[in-house]
Amino acid sequence: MNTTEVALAIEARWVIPVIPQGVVLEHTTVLINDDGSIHAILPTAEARATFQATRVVRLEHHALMPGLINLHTHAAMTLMRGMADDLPLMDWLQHHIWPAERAAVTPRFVRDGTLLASAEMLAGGVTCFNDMYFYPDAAAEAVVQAGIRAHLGLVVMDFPSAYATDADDYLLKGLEARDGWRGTSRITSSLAPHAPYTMSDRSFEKVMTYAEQLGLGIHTHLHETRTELDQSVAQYGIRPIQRMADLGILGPGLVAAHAVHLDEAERTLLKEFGCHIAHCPASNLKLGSGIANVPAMLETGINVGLGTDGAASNNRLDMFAEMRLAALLAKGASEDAAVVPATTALEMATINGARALGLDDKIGSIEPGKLADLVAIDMDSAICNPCFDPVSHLVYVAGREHVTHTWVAGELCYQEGIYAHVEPAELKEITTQWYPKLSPFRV
Ligand SMILES: CSC[C@H]1O[C@@H](n2cnc3c(O)ncnc32)[C@H](O)[C@@H]1O
Ligand SMILES: [Zn+2]
Repeated sequence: MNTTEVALAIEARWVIPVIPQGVVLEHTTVLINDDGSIHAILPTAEARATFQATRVVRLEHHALMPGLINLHTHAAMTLMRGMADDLPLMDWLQHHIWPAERAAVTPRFVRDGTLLASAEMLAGGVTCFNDMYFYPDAAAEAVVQAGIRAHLGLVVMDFPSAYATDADDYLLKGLEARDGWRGTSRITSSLAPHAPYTMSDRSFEKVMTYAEQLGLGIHTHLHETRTELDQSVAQYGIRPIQRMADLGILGPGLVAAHAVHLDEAERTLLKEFGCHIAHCPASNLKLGSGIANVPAMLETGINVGLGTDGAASNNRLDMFAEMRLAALLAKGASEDAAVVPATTALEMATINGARALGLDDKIGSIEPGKLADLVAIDMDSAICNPCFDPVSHLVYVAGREHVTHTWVAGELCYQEGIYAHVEPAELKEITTQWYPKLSPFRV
């Protein structure tokens, strides 16, 4: 019998494609083309009979799922992990993080911190992250080195920083940075106005003009704390979402990070405009911001993805932890065990994130034609046996420590403690170098 050639065949005990919804395939092989796209998904016996793969990976006890998509990060903040804990958002930002950022953030800081974050995320099954930080060109350098995929926000705010002076300067620098990574297939961009409380109406209007002209999405913090809402009412007479609506910011390109405090009318508005929410359960809890009403968001029909936020407020970039927390918090807060089942939590961490970034034609599920951004999880550990339902185990039992392989566009970027493009010694050197520079800001 004639066989067709493919670059890679991954044979897995279970394949969880995410689309179609709720499907779990057993003894299945994902066949991958030379260009990193998925060729076909077939029962392993059939794949072996029909295809000749240059490389075969046999995962007898593993689940293979789409790479996790971290929908809200500040990757470089890994260098500030644990520097200022147990503080509410505004105190944390104004008295600790922003002073440290003014003093320490340089292109090198962002490159180093983003490399550290990329390594942590690849080892935890994350293949794509939606970032917002200063010097995105330096972040891009680290992303390219690590081999991960990133949607880099071109940050804008009205406050001067080491990076830029005012909104025009942020926009100029961001757009210049974007020119530098055009043609880099694993990097895409958005405009990232920081938050309603750091942006004037005029600056938001400028962001909107560029977003429309360049076809870019918008990534912003929105309705994160009650303080943010109270300040907005005091200054503008309206809550931030209404202000965003009046400024024309709401739309299908908007990813609103946090959205902890929403009333029913605001949820309806976000749904009607097709906005997306990056739910960040761990960061919301650690900063004492509150518990987002995810069941109500989903009930309204809003697309909700999951994010870690930065490592300085989480303090992990662990999407397995976020999936579990999202499911448990929703049940506990609503007193309804049926809300956010494991399947939904997994969708939030994969296909919903892809939809929010406008990348769902390429990533977020295991489907022919999509890119092979894939993660293998060892399900043979004692705590994963017996396994009645691998999706249940992925959300409620397994952790990032069970991730064995992470592929981005068919490239094996991480396998069992070894990175394709990052040396552990380099990561150690980075943390050793930055620690003394950040120590003076420690609480
Ligand atoms: C201008 S780059 C991004 C900016 O955001 C800050 N930041 C980190 N975490 C949060 C958060 O939860 N809410 C608001 N702002 C946050 C970060 O320190 C940078 O200054
Ligand atoms: Zn954030």
